[in-house]
Formats: sequence, structure tokens, C-alpha cells
Amino acid sequence: MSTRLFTRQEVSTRDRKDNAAIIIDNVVYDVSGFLEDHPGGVEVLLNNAGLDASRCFHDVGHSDDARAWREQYRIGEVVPEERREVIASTNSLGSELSADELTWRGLFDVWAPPLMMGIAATLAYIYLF
Ligand code: HEM
Repeated sequence: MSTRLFTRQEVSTRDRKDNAAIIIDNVVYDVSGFLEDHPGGVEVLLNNAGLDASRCFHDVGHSDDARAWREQYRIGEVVPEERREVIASTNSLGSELSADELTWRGLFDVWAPPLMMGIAATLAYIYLF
């Protein structure tokens, strides 16, 4: 079965309770039948109906269950020329962070305390002597 493609303009018209579509990571979901069942409430979904809710979805740090759950509402994808970069979650225990980001974070975590102590010691030395 081929994937149905939507322009963002097409999705934007589906912003009503009985016809609500949202875009998450360039995938289009019809959430009309899911509104009342959403553990996060009807309002957040309805407020984002017709829109790209990728940031909201990731900011909440939805569980793996939620990610699996959304698949049953998938109705298609955004046309290739209107796709956006997929944003990684920042609060799902780092599971979506790229290896690069993790390396930099790791380095920072290791070097930050001694660096701060070094700066504090230098300042103390300047003031005291
Ligand atoms: C088809 C798409 C979606 C599915 C299947 C889904 C599913 C879920 C599930 C299962 C939860 C319970 C917590 C968890 O397991 O992570 C949840 C919570 C929540 N969701 Fe969604 N969600 C969807 C889209 C969205 C979007 C687009 C937003 C924001 C605009 C949103 C906002 C929230 C909020 C605010 C909570 C409550 C978090 C809390 O109480 O800590 N959800 N959602």
C-alpha cells in the first residue's frame, strides 16, 4: 500500500473535533477518534489540530507506549518538499540524543567541576594575595 502524502495546507483544514489531524515528525495522524482517550487531555490535541505538534509531543517526553500507540492513527506523511527536521526529545532520559550530543555532554559533565574549582581558586588567589 502506498503512503498517502499531505501538504501542510491540507492538514491545516483538519482542525475540528470530528476531523482532527496533527503532524508529528513529518507523519500525519488522524486523532479524531483518540481525542477523548488521550491521557494528556482533549484540549492539547485539539489546540494542535491542523498543526505540526512535533515539539509539543517531544517536550512532553511521551513514553515508548505512546509512540507505539500513535501508529494506529497514522494516515500518511507530509510531502517531501515540506518536511522539517525531526527534533529530538530533551527530557526522555537522553534516549533520543545523538551520539555526538552525548559525547559533548559527557565531556562537559566531567570537566565542568574541576574547571569551576580552578576558576574559583584563581579568583581567591588574586583577591587574597
Ligand atoms: C497520536 C499522538 C499522541 C499519542 C498516541 C499520545 C499519547 C499519550 C499517552 C499514552 C500519554 C500518557 C503518558 C505517556 O505514556 O507518555 C500522554 C500524555 C500527554 N500527552 Fe500525549 N499523545 C499524543 C499526542 C500529543 C500531543 C501532540 C501533545 C501536545 C500537543 C500531547 C500532550 C500530552 C500531555 C501534556 C500529556 C500529559 C503528560 C503528563 O501528565 O505528564 N500529546 N499522551
